[in-house]
Amino acid sequence: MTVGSTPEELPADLAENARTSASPSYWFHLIGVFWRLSPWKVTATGLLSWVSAVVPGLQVALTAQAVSGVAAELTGRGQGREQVVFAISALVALSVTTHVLGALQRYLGAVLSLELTMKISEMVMVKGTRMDLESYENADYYDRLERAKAESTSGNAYEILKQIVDTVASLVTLVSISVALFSWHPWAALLTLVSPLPATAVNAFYGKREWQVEYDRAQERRKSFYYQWITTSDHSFMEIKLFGLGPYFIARYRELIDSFFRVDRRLTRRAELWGAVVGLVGVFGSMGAITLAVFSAMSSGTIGELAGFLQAITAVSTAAAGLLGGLAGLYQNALYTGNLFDFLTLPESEITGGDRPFPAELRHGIEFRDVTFVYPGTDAKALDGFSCVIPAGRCCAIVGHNGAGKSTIVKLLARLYEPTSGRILIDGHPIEEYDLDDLRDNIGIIFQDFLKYEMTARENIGFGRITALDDLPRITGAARQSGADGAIGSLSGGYDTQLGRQFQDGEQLSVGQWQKVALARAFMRRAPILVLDEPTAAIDAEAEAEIFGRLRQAAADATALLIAHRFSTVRIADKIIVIEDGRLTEEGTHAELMARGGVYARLFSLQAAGYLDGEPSAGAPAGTPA
Ligand SMILES: Nc1ncnc2c1ncn2[C@@H]1O[C@H](COP(=O)(O)OP(=O)(O)OP(=O)(O)O)[C@@H](O)[C@H]1O
Repeated sequence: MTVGSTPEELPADLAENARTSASPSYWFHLIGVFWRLSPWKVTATGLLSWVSAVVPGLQVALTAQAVSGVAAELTGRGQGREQVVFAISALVALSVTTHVLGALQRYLGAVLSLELTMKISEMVMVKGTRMDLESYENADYYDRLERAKAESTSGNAYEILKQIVDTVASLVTLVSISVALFSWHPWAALLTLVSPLPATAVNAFYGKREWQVEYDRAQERRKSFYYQWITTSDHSFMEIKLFGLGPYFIARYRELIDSFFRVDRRLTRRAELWGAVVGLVGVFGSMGAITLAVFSAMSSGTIGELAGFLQAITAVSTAAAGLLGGLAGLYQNALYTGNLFDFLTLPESEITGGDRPFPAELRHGIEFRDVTFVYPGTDAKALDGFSCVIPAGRCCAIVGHNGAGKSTIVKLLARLYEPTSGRILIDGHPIEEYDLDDLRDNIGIIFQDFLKYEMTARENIGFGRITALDDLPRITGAARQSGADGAIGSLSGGYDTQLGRQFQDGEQLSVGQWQKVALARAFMRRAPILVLDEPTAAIDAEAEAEIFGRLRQAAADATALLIAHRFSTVRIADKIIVIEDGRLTEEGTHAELMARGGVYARLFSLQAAGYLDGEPSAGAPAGTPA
């Protein structure tokens, strides 16, 4: 670190970043990323820059030589003409070379910057896919992700490479010019070299303050993005419009942005004020150096050296400012990219599997044995000693009130979380013994909040088995099973129609039609375990009956788990499990549970009465109409 606080004086997470960026391993890691990107471009950028860096020193010496030649010629003290011709020719050659090298350097820089931005954005995406679900339910993770995403496109990482190269180049320039300057006038040279120091220190100080402000506001920044998103997305448009919420969200957004603006303006004002005041030291320093050089030339008559000196002053202040500014910039950018590497080095999903291959067909089924689960960061048990058996090849339905724990069962089965205690067995073997990719490959799940991919209908279904994305007969077959084929058939481009409204030529489906497409995706998977979490909530009752008729055929061999609130769906299941407060309270067939007259019978009768517009009758007997 060049300026500012030590890591120990900073807040904990900020200190962590400062510590990270101060460690040699961070720099090796960073340079490793550049190097892997393109070794020859990185080498060429460095070499071009460092070769160009000696040019100002040569220019100063040649200018002095040319002016000395002119003076000699004018005073008739020697053969100045040859000296002038040589110096001018060399200066012309140098200028042309610098021009060409500069163009090459800019081209390489631009390409490297683009490549680095692409590479880092991809690294952030890859990392995002390797995290576990718990991370995505944690605000701290989103803050880190937000900072990393901002960094991935900010160009700060490339700036670091450029600053490393430029800092070394400025050093080369300074050394090459200083050789001449110190031999001509040491005090003027020293004054020239140190005068840019104070302004650079002020710059670095405020650079760090800016970074700290942005770092601390990650959560607020996300809120502002959220307000922007909610007022401009198709997903929320109708509700925002009809409830008249637009002005409310815009006011919240403005409030946040105004508070950012006030802080940023204050910081900019202070930075500019102090920069201007302290920058005067630099101005007086350079003027002092010029004065010294002029008086020295008057007394010694070395007019060529004076000319060289005057030219050198600008070159030296540029190089010194470049060197110190480069170091300060490196520090600041390292803090910023610290956010990026902080995210990229987060611990990834700890859920791992064994090496047991998944059976092509289940023989016994799935068993939850005394499973308890507490979501990270909470105390309440989402599942509390839950036990049940889902027999192989059967369709099992889970019913229960909101928040009873139904979706949690699915998340544990997909190993998105690990049970806090208890075991899940598949065909008698603990689930964690199975190869994780193999397990997920053999489960077809459609969640309650399924995805609507703004892509073609073919892709929306084909994503159920990505390796069969080109298998149109399989895709159309899955669409027929889910009943999505009718809606897709009436789209202008059939299966190749872009769905949704976000991109050009997109055609919108109804919520129920989207749900049928999502169901087709599940059928496309042809997995031995099929899990449908609220699969038909938006589908009309007639279509639902049809789909479930086909589900029994389509997934005849599959072990199916069905979560539903609509009891007309549930009654087709071979086995129904009732869950309350994370515990199994009843299980059996529809007829058995109705006969028992418990929770299921009461809920079923409530719904049936709703359909018939009659009075609910608790504990209604089996066969109550649905
Ligand atoms: N990510 C989470 N973090 C903390 N608690 C959670 C999380 N997800 C669910 N819960 C809690 O766990 C309990 C069970 O939730 P779950 O989603 O399994 O219920 P559900 O039966 O599927 O409900 P619904 O019928 O409304 O979908 C609830 O009390 C819920 O508040």
